[in-house]
Amino acid sequence: MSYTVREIFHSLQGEGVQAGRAAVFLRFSGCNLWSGRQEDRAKAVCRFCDTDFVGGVKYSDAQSLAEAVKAVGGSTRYVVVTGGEPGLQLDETLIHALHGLGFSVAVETNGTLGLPSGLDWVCVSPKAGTELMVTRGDELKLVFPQDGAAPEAFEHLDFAHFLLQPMDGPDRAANTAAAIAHCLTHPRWRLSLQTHKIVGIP
Ligand SMILES: C[S@@+](CC[C@H](N)C(=O)[O-])C[C@H]1O[C@@H](n2cnc3c(N)ncnc32)[C@H](O)[C@@H]1O
Ligand SMILES: Nc1nc2[nH]cc(C(=O)O)c2c(=O)[nH]1
Ligand code: SF4
Ligand SMILES: [Mg+2]
Repeated sequence: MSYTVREIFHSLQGEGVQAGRAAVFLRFSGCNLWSGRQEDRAKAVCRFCDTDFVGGVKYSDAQSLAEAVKAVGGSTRYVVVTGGEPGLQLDETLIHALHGLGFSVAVETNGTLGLPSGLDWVCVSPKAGTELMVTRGDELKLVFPQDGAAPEAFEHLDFAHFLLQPMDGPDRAANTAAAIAHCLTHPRWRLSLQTHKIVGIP
C-alpha cells in the first residue's frame, strides 16, 4: 500500500503525558473531519484545527517510509504518527516496518476510525459531533472547551490518563483558564499544554 505524507520532522512531543520526549513526527495528509481548506472550515465537523495537512508526497511502500522516518530522527526511536487523521492510512504493515527499525510507535487520532493493532501508545482526542470508535487507549486528550463534548461524557472510557488541552485560537487564554479551573475541581483530569508552541519548536 502507498502512503501520502504531509511532513516528517524531528522535535519534542509537545503535548500530553509524553510531553518533552524526543520524537519523529510522521504527519499523514488528509482528514475525515475537515478537507483542510479554509473555505470549508466553517461547515466542517472539526472546525478548530491548528494544522496544515493538505498535499504532500507519496511513499510507495511501508519500508521506504519507515526508512525516511529513521533518516530524519537521528538516534530517536520514538515516532508519533499524526495528521490529518492517521486512522485513514496507518496500517499494521507500516507499524511492523517501524518496529523493525527499532521504533516505538505512538498515534494521535480523533478516534472515529478503527486503529491497526501493534501500537505502543494511543492518544485519542475526541471531537464533538462524532461517534468514538476507539474507546480504549493510553491517553484521552480532549481539546477544551467544545460544545457537545463535555469531559464527563468520556470518563467511563478505558484510558490510563485523561487530559484537557486548551483550544488554541483567539480564545486561548480564556480556554486555558477554564481548563485549569476544571482540573482543580475534577482532579482526574490533567492539564495538557501545547508546549512546543510556547518554546517555539515544531
Ligand atoms: C492536528 S491533530 C491530528 C491528529 C488527529 N486528527 C486528532 O485530531 O487527534 C493533533 C492534535 O492537535 C489537537 N488540536 C488540533 N487543533 C487544536 C487547537 N486549535 N487547539 C488545541 N489542540 C488542537 C488535536 O485535538 C489533536 O490532539
Ligand atoms: N511538538 C509537537 N508535538 C505534537 N504533539 C502532537 C502534535 C500533532 O500535531 O499531532 C504535535 C506537533 O505538531 N508538534
Ligand atoms: S480531526 Fe484532527 S486533523 Fe482533523 S481537522 Fe480535527 S484536529 Fe485537524
Ligand atoms: Mg500539532
